[in-house]
Amino acid sequence: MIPRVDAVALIDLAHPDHETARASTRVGATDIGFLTVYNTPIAPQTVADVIATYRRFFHLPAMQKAAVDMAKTGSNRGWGAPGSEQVDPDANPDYKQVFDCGLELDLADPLRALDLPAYAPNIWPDTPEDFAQTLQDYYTQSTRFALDLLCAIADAVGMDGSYFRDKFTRPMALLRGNYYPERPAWATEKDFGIATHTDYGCLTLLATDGSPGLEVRKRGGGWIPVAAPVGEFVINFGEMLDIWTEGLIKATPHRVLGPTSERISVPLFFNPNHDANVAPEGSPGIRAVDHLQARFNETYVHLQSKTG
Ligand SMILES: O=C(O)CCC(=O)C(=O)O
Ligand SMILES: [Fe+2]
Repeated sequence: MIPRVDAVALIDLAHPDHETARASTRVGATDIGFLTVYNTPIAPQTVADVIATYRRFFHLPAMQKAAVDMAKTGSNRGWGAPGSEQVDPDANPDYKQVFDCGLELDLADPLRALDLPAYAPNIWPDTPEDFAQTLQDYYTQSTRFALDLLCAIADAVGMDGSYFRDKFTRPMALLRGNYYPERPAWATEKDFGIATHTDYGCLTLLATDGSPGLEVRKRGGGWIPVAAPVGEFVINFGEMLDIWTEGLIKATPHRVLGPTSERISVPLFFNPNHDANVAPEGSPGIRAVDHLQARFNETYVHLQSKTG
């Protein structure tokens, strides 16, 4: 039996095959649903630059950010203003701001013809000047790392990790910057930076600016605070992987109440190809794009109003 834990394991990726690393990975994936990793292929300076780039964007006046407001689109690309997402129907919409970008399909890619919102073209602000380039470079690095991690974690829990490789050739992966201002004075018990939720996809690779705020629900009740300095990553798992692995790998609820000073976090939601079947073997199929779009339609306020 796997022991219940109260802290999130920290795993040294310089030595991923050590038995302690594998055992901690198993507990992180199959019990708590969260782990943290360091000594990764992504340099801490790269993460610091990405966070600084998002910070410059979020500090722009609202008028300038409104030029790339995702509420003007039918998808989730661009800036999400405060109140643009409601991840928990029992809470108020989150007061965080976000910026979302996704995979750039090649011009010749036949997937373009399907016109799926999950592969919508990115929209980029004029400033900061290096915004698109910095985020696209990070998107490339982080999706590569996320796939290797997912396969290694699947191996560590006794599955065949290589099974996942061809399910992520055109990932609906979404890179997000979360911007939490200081918790507003008007915030009530129904107001959160991000309210309690589970992520929708497979693996989330989360970088933060090092400040605390993230809390992970303990299976027996209560919350575990999780923080990671710049260069360490928090890893957690989403609903699709929970379904796909028949509950072996856990999608655990988490939240950010709201920090005492500004906080930035950068999740990569590593979602599979649109047509990946995330249903467990032998059950009716669930296309990844259908699960993802249903969750977007429930939680993005501008899509809620379109889909009723
Ligand atoms: O900001 C964080 O630490 C967590 C953010 C989060 O849970 C999310 O964006 O889904
Ligand atoms: Fe999350």
